[in-house]
Amino acid sequence: MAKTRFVETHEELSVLAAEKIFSCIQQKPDAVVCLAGGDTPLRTFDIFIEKTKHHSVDLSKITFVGLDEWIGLDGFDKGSCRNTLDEYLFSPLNVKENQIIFFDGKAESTEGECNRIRNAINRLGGLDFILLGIGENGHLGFNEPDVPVDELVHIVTLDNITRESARKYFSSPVNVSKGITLGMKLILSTKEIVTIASGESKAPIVDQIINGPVTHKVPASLLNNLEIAEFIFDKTAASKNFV
Ligand SMILES: N[C@@H]1[C@@H](O)[C@H](O)[C@@H](COP(=O)(O)O)O[C@@H]1O
Repeated sequence: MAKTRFVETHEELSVLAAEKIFSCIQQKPDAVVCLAGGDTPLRTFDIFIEKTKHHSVDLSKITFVGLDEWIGLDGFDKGSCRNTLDEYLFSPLNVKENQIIFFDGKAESTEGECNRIRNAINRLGGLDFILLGIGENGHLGFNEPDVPVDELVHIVTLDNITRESARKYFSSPVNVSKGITLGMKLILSTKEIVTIASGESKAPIVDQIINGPVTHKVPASLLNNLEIAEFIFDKTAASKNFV
C-alpha cells in the first residue's frame, strides 16, 4: 500500500516534497530524477534549490528526465513543460544540457521522439525518483483516464479537462490536443514515487484516489498498490478526507 500524508498547507507539502528529492540525491549522487512541471511543484523547486545551495550539493552527476510535453511546443514556448522546468529548476541550478533528457514536442517524428526518450532512460537503468502532480481527471503526466498501462513512453490524445486546464499555463490561447509522456509502465517502475496535490480543484479526484477503487480510469489511483509510492495532500486538496 502507498503511504498517504496529509499536511495543512501547500508550504508544508512543498517542504516535505523537497526533502524527498534532496534525500534521494544525497543517497545517490548519480540518480536519475524525473520532476513534473505544472504549478503544484514550483514552490518545491524553490525549497530544493535553497537546500542544495545551502549544503553546496554537487548535482553534476544527476540526470533530470522530463515527464511530459505538449505536442507542438518546445522549450522556447513559454508555458511548455520544458520551459517551466528551465525557468524554475534547471537555470537556477545551472543544470547542463547533457544532464537533461526531455521531450521535444516539435520533433518531426513523435514516434521517433518516444523511442529516443525510451532508449535514453533504458540506458540509464530506469528512474530512481519521480515527483508527480495530479490532473483534475486523475492523470499522471499525460496519462489520461483509460490510457493503456503497459506503455513506457507514448503519445496521448488529451481529454477536454486537460485541454481546458492548459489555459492556466499560457498567456495566449494555444491549440494543444496531444501530449507526449512517460507511460504508466515506466512511472510505476520508478524506485521511489512522490505524488503531490494541492488546491480545491483537486479535491474531488483526491477523494476518489483515497476512497475509490484502484482503476486505470483514475491513473493516479494505480499508485495505491505500490509500497514505494507516497501521496502528499494538503488540506485544500484533501478537504473531504482531512484527518
Ligand atoms: N501534464 C501536467 C502534469 O505533468 C501535471 O503534474 C498535472 C498537474 O498540474 P498542476 O500542478 O498545474 O495542477 O497536470 C498537467 O497537465
